[in-house]
Amino acid sequence: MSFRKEPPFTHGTPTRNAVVLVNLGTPDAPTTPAVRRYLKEFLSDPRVVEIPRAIWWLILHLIILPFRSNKSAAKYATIWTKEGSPLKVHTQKQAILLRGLLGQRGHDSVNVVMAMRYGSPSLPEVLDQLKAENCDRIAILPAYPQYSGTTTGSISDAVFAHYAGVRNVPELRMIKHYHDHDGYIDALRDTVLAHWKINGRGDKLVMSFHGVPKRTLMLGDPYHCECHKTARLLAAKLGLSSEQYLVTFQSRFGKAEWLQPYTAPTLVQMAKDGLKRVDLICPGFTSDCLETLEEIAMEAKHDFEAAGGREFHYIPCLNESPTWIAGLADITEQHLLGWDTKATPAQRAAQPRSAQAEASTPRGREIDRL
Ligand SMILES: C=CC1=C(C)c2cc3[nH]c(cc4nc(cc5[nH]c(cc1n2)c(C)c5CCC(=O)O)C(CCC(=O)O)=C4C)c(C)c3C=C
Ligand SMILES: [Fe+2]
Ligand SMILES: [Fe+2]
Repeated sequence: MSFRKEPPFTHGTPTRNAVVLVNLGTPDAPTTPAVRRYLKEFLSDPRVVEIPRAIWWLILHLIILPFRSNKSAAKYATIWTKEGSPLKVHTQKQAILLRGLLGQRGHDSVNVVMAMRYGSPSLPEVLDQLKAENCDRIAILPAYPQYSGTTTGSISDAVFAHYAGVRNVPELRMIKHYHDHDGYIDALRDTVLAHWKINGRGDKLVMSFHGVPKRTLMLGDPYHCECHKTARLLAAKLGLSSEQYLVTFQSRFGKAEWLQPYTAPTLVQMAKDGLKRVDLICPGFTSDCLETLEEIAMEAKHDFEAAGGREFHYIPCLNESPTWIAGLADITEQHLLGWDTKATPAQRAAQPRSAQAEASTPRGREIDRL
């Protein structure tokens, strides 16, 4: 067994802490070749599609990649911004703001960076960079509040596979989930209340989560239960009765049964049943992305209105909302317990200049303005 070369080591060099905010990943561009590369990496992960490898390889390479890449690229083109893919843009901003807020709270030796499970910046390149910067304590913070083997489990696989090739492994903390954390639920509540304050209230609040195959629930994946717990807690904070909200699952992929009820058919049925206005939030997505901006805010809205519904209100994701950045800081702080997160003067001097700027107060003012 051979391991990757360690960076040069000098006795007495101060070590640093880091938080890696990891999101799913997204194509580098809204083009067919870029989407194909992304889908190939994503859908080749055995955590994501649990079909015998040889059979799945044939389906993926002969059917999915040739036909889906083009269609998905066209969808990505409808949500792409000047800064790039919304998922990546929001995750990057969250990491910068989280770092600033942790710095304000006295954790100024904590670097916060983002990584993507698929695509770039990849987990291996980010973890290598942290090693080069002498980070010896690393907390992995998935962008998914609810645990699923298909997402959070896959991040663990990638982190541990990376360190299997490293001699000096840092101290690691894996944040499993925060589906019931007050910092997360309060941020969701504030987002809904802010929307209602400006737009009034709908007849029903739909909470739409990304789906997974139903089989994974039967095999012990806690995702479905965690989604329902999030929904219950959010409804309680909003004072909603069980008739005033509904949990649905979106983004079904393939022919197998996924978690039900499915979002789009439920919305169509609601419209046919005479419901005039619906408000929809996607609590499982902490950043707006293809699945919220295109599948929900465009497609699902169209389906609801075409079936006779009058008003469809999509409530944006948490993104960079101040309560969410504060919630992320609360969640992170719990997992930093016991680590020395206050920089010594020597550590402060050793930090890269960009890091010093981000951890100082002007970031705080930036957060206050958001
Ligand atoms: C093939 C099975 C899939 C499983 C299982 C799955 C689980 C899952 N995904 C998210 C979050 C996101 N998924 C996104 C896009 C996306 N998801 C799948 C498939 C599965 N997801 C595909 C094929 C795609 C790509 C788009 C498409 O071609 O339809 C995204 C958005 C990415 C972006 O670039 O904006 C997110 C976010 C969760 C939380 C989850 C399980 C709980
Ligand atoms: Fe997905
Ligand atoms: Fe989708």
